[in-house]
Amino acid sequence: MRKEYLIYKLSDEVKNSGKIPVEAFQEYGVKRGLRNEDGSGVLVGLTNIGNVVGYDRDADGKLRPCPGRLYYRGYELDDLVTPLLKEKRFGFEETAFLLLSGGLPDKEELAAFRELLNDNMPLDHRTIVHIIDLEGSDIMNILARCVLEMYTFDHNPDDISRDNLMRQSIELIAKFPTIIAYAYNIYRHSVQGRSLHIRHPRENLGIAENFLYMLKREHYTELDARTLDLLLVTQAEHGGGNNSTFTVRVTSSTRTDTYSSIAAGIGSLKGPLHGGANIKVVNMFHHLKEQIKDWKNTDEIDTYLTRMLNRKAYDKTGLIYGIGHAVYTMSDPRAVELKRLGGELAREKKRSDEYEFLCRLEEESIKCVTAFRKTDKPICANLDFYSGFIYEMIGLPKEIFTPIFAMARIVGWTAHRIEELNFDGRRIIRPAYKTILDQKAYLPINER
Ligand SMILES: CC(=O)SCCNC(=O)CCNC(=O)[C@H](O)C(C)(C)COP(=O)(O)OP(=O)(O)OC[C@H]1O[C@@H](n2cnc3c(N)ncnc32)[C@H](O)[C@@H]1OP(=O)(O)O
Ligand SMILES: O=C([O-])CC(=O)C(=O)O
Repeated sequence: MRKEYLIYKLSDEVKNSGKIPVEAFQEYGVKRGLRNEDGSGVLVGLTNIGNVVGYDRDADGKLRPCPGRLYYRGYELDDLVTPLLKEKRFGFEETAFLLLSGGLPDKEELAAFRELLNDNMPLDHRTIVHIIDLEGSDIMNILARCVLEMYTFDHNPDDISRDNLMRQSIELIAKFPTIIAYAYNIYRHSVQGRSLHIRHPRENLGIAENFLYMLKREHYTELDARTLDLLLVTQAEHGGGNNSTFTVRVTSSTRTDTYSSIAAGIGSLKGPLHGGANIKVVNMFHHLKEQIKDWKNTDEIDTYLTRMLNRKAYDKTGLIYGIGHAVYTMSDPRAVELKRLGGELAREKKRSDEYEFLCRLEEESIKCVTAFRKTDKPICANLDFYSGFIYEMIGLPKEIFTPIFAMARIVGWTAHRIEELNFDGRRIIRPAYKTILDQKAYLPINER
């Protein structure tokens, strides 16, 4: 039997063996996608780290949509971001301190923490050599491979004591930007044939600015650096239930090592329904800029978006990327923040026409998806709707959009891993699957 045919045959058989009727979920009371009937998530854990609020409940327990709110360690995101904007201060390091420890740092602690992160930004010489050797054009994949390799260079990789987890967390937070910048510079050289620059992190720069420096030398403005810093702050944490953090918590509950668990989280975040949506949105935006002749004509926009929902246009998945969220209903507070930041940056970069088109697409997409789904449940833009456009304005290439998300979310992942391994009554996460197949009698090979 030819190998290609065998693969086809095995795959074809899955058409039957893999069938699970959607009605069976209701029949057996199974929460599809770990969701309740009303779309809310099944409660599977407790946390002191992040809180994502997209709805409340009325006296009868019925889900009531509300404007989205996000809390880091009890502080509302907006309360953390507003002072950073007012005081023109970088905030990612402070956010990492807060998420890891549970409290805001004082000046002295913050200065020491910044220094600690900066000390940890350079990569081990062997890691640099290995990144140069790693082939491939997907930076998320390269990031995951580098993280797995950090296991080999760690003198104490499997120790899950709290002190060791904290040390590993700080090293990961500090090294992610360096790995991503090096990996992109090497990709640019080997895949795009451009000259190779390896710029090591500088001692006097924070994470956002150092990242821009490693990628672009001095070719960035102060507003670029502060905007990137705010993007990192906004994407650092999103509760225990988002797919990548849950993946980290699930794997951590087996007491596996930090690097295995974080590599799994990277794999999850890469998916186009999760962090990978930021690239999808930008590709979709470029496509719509070309396909829609009059960017102000809402009829033309709606016609095209409806064709996309009917799987007749763009990538034919029926999705409008950057729209919808598992928790948020009326708004995603991060998208609100990024929309405002995007507007300011678009004015500086003279891209207000495109920005206004993107805002119009947000409005029309919400209208079209709502009409298409025939439901009155509100739907909103998520943070990925605006993040890619902002990265583009900063002059960052799309290959690193999702890696930048990982560069921020490593903070939430490590905080959740420490929590998962340190609460009283921790237990391996192990839900159940019901088999809906009848038992079969075994057939000897010559009777089949
Ligand atoms: C950082 C992040 O991870 S944010 C999310 C990034 N992902 C995206 O932007 C991808 C586009 N969005 C989506 O695919 C979804 O909205 C998700 C994955 C984010 C959330 O999914 P769910 O929680 O299942 O959405 P929800 O319950 O509100 O919607 C259910 C229905 O609306 C549809 N729907 C939701 N969002 C969209 C969308 N953007 N375009 C088209 N249809 C949509 C779903 O396909 C589903 O239809 P079905 O019942 O016929 O299968
Ligand atoms: O919460 C989710 O499901 C996805 C999300 O927005 C995030 O992880 O930032």
